[in-house]
Amino acid sequence: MQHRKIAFIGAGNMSRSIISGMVKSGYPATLVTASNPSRPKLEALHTDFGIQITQDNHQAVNQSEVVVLAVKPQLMEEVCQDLQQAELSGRLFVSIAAGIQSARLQQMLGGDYPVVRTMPNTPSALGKGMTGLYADSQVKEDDRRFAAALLEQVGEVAWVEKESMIDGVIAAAGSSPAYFFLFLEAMQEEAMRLGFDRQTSRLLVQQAMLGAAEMVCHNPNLELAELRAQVTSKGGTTYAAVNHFEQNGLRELVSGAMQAAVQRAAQMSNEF
Ligand SMILES: NC(=O)C1=CN([C@@H]2O[C@H](COP(=O)(O)OP(=O)(O)OC[C@H]3O[C@@H](n4cnc5c(N)ncnc54)[C@H](OP(=O)(O)O)[C@@H]3O)[C@@H](O)[C@H]2O)C=CC1
Ligand SMILES: O=C(O)[C@@H]1CCC=N1
Repeated sequence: MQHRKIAFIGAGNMSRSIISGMVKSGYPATLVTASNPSRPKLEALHTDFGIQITQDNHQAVNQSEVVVLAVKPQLMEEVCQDLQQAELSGRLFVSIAAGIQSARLQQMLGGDYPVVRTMPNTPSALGKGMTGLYADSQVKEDDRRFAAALLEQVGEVAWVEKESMIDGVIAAAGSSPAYFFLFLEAMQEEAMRLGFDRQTSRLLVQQAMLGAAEMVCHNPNLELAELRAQVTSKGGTTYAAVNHFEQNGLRELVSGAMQAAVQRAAQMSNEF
């Protein structure tokens, strides 16, 4: 991919995930700067990945061609308004924030700058990320290509045509690693109640999850229900467990959780 000088404003969990994935995929660390108010996360990024670090957002932006806005949504307005004192023209802005629309980001930045909205997730750190992207028609083709190629360094990408669909990406992929972690936590706890120690319980459930995920990825032409059917012997143990999930509203629970994420994203776009 094309390499451009890139600044991350905010060096928290998600920036670390993306930077880690980028550098592991061969993006030159010398072209990457992270800016953050406190030192420890910056120093860890410098030590672990060799990137440039600064506590001065203006400096980071002035020396970059691409600016990744990676602070919490509630801080975005303050941070962007302050960035107006830096040189913003000619920069491509890539936002990873949940619940802040492109037009609102432009308003916060005080200009009609090109903005690509993205919604990544933390597995990006392992090159297994899933990122949704949206750009309006004013974003040039080469900027779109750059943004997609950047996130492709850390996993799969999917463009959405309507900005509101980014909220759907949040529900299905941005937030969803946490759903799987929660499910595994519950399974680990039950395995412990069945008599396994914590470590063995974790091994049992994590390896089952990894195997299941690999089976899904290696069989793109098999419906998920078919993969499930392959495990489910008639009148057997899996049937008993799956039936319990179905009878107790698992699908409604999942639907409700994903709708809650979408609704919260929409609510955030009014708040911030
Ligand atoms: N975590 C996730 O799974 C995902 C998060 N996102 C989005 O990514 C964004 C960041 O989230 P996440 O990484 O989890 O949050 P974190 O809190 O881990 O990171 C935010 C970082 O911003 C820093 N910061 C605070 N004020 C400033 C400032 N004025 N200038 C520069 N940096 C500042 C914080 O520094 P300090 O701690 O020193 O105050 C912190 O390191 C959010 O908008 C979120 O919606 C999107 C997809 C997934
Ligand atoms: O919880 C959040 O708001 C962010 C966005 C997606 C994942 N984490």
